[in-house]
Amino acid sequence: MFVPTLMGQCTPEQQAYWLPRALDMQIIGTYAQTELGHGTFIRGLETTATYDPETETFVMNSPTLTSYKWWAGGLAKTVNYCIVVAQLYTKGVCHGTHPFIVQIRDEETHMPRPGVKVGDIGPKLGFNTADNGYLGFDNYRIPRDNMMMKNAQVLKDGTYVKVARHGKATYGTMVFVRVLLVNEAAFNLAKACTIAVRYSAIRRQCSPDSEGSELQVLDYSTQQHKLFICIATAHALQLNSTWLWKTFSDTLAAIKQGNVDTLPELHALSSCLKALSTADAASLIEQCRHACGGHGYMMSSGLPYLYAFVTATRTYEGDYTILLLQTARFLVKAYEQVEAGKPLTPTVSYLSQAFTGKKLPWDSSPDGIIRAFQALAAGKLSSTVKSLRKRLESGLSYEQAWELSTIQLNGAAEAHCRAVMSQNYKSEIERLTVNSSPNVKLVLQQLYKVYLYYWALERTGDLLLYTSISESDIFELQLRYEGLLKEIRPNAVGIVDAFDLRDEVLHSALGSYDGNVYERLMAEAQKSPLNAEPVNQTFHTYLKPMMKGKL
Ligand SMILES: CC/C=C\C/C=C\C/C=C\C/C=C\CCCCC(=O)SCCNC(=O)CCNC(=O)[C@H](O)C(C)(C)COP(=O)(O)OP(=O)(O)OC[C@H]1O[C@@H](n2cnc3c(N)ncnc32)[C@H](O)[C@@H]1OP(=O)(O)O
Ligand SMILES: Cc1cc2nc3c(=O)[nH]c(=O)nc-3n(C[C@H](O)[C@H](O)[C@H](O)COP(=O)(O)OP(=O)(O)OC[C@H]3O[C@@H](n4cnc5c(N)ncnc54)[C@H](O)[C@@H]3O)c2cc1C
Repeated sequence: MFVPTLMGQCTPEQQAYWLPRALDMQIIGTYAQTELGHGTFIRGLETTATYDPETETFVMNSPTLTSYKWWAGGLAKTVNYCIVVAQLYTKGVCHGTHPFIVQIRDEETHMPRPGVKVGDIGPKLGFNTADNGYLGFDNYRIPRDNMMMKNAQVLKDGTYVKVARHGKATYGTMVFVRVLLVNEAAFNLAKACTIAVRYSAIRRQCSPDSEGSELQVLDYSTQQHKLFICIATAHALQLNSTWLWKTFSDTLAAIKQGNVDTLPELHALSSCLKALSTADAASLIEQCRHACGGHGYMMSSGLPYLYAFVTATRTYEGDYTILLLQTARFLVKAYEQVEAGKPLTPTVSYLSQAFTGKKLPWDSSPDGIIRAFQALAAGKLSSTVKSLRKRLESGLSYEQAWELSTIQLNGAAEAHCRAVMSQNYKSEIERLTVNSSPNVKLVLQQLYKVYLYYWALERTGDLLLYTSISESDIFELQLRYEGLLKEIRPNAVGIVDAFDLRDEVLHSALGSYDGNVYERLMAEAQKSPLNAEPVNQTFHTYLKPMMKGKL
């Protein structure tokens, strides 16, 4: 977060000074935006940076307990510099939040600078090797030049000058990291399904007919149902991440030419794709853990660590609900454009055909299912706008009506994102396999079909509302889905091997390439400190006195 913010928020002169120092690790930095009292609501941040023209410095202050910075990674003990997002005051006027580069520790002794209060926030669900920290200021001065001045400036005399063409230009690093997190979700989910699929090929349990040998658990339909959607989702996320990265790069190039027109669509897309990919990855990693039974609960399986790491991504860089609501804002505007007969941007163009008032005829081909997902998103959006307007007609303010409609708004944004993801998944597979062998094509198509069928079956209630799908169509789709799982089964281990993740990366007794699950579990168990001595001292201190009635 530190280096991308230096790149995105500094003037060229500031970059020339700070970037080489950061890239050479002469200084180490972090990004401190969130406070004890505010994370989502950035405009509510309380840390202040007040310009003093006499000394040409900003005076940093933490006026309340809730204004203390909280969470920044590496802040507690590691970093000596910090990007601090603070309310900028100059000439007695508050100009809202802006980023500042703040030295918090001495470059030689590493002691906190006078006026800086910094420490560790304590143990967390995961991420415990990262020293997330707190930070407060007491009249701490930084030079005027330490304000990151690409998008806004304070001149020596204290005059405030806005430079950016877009009001939310200072939120740029967050958009960038949201884009990266989609890739991070794909990578970690690929790790979890490699572990769970390999283990399920080794693990044998139960014998359907009492005479036969025990089956590999991967042969059970329910296990395939748990795991193959994980593989398909890892592919879907990876391909969507590459697609989103291209959208981000194109938008950045346009912004450099002074055109900010595509930023709202990029914000809407990066918000919902970050939300859905991190939420799906976290819940499917947990599903992989369930698929490994009791051994999945062992730290040595690698799965608890993966889950703890990934579940945080659902929250940081914008909480799931909040980001879907940002996408919903964009969708409601798109709805109004359809009504006004105005052109739509590419990822919502499907809306122009969707408001026919009739149910979409059901078609169970992959393209038909994607159209159904679009109809579902459009239908949910339309119902949501109706609710919103009904509430407005009843005399509520727009904000009140919006708040009461947020459950539906989130549903519409989730459905839109699922439709975008499904469409991209299929079209990217088709584009990338043009020259592939028929067998590779077949397997990759089987996987995107698993994704489409799985989500269609998960959303039958919605499909019944917005398409002409019938009970027998659903029954037929269920059978097709179950058949597909059996077609994928023989290739399942090969498909996860194709993620090409080394044992050192998986870090799992269950998922290693050699399949020596039991030997590795036992070897890991031997590392327990409790196995270092035959009788633990707690026996003498507590158990024996209790057993002898002497406690
Ligand atoms: C570098 C790491 C890379 C990869 C990770 C890899 C591995 C993981 C390993 C380790 C972990 C690494 C890093 C952890 C990093 C975690 C860092 C953080 O969490 S930093 C803190 C992040 N905080 C947030 O994300 C806060 C979320 N809140 C918001 O974004 C905003 O407050 C809000 C909810 C969007 C609302 O903002 P605001 O109240 O200011 O907005 P308004 O309501 O006034 O206006 C809304 C208006 O603005 C538009 N808009 C909002 N945001 C943006 C944007 N970013 N870009 C463009 N436009 C934006 C919005 O659409 C509205 O427009 P309108 O409808 O009015 O036209
Ligand atoms: C591991 C980890 C690392 C982090 N690293 C950093 C970092 O390096 N730098 C940094 O600055 N921050 C960091 N953060 C903080 C992170 O960005 C915030 O936790 C996140 O933005 C959510 O804010 P919050 O915690 O204040 O939650 P809140 O905003 O308090 O949200 C709490 C709940 O209320 C809901 N809610 C809030 N507002 C609304 C609303 N308007 N409508 C409906 N529901 C709402 C949310 O959906 C959520 O369910 C990190 C967090 C974690 C967990």
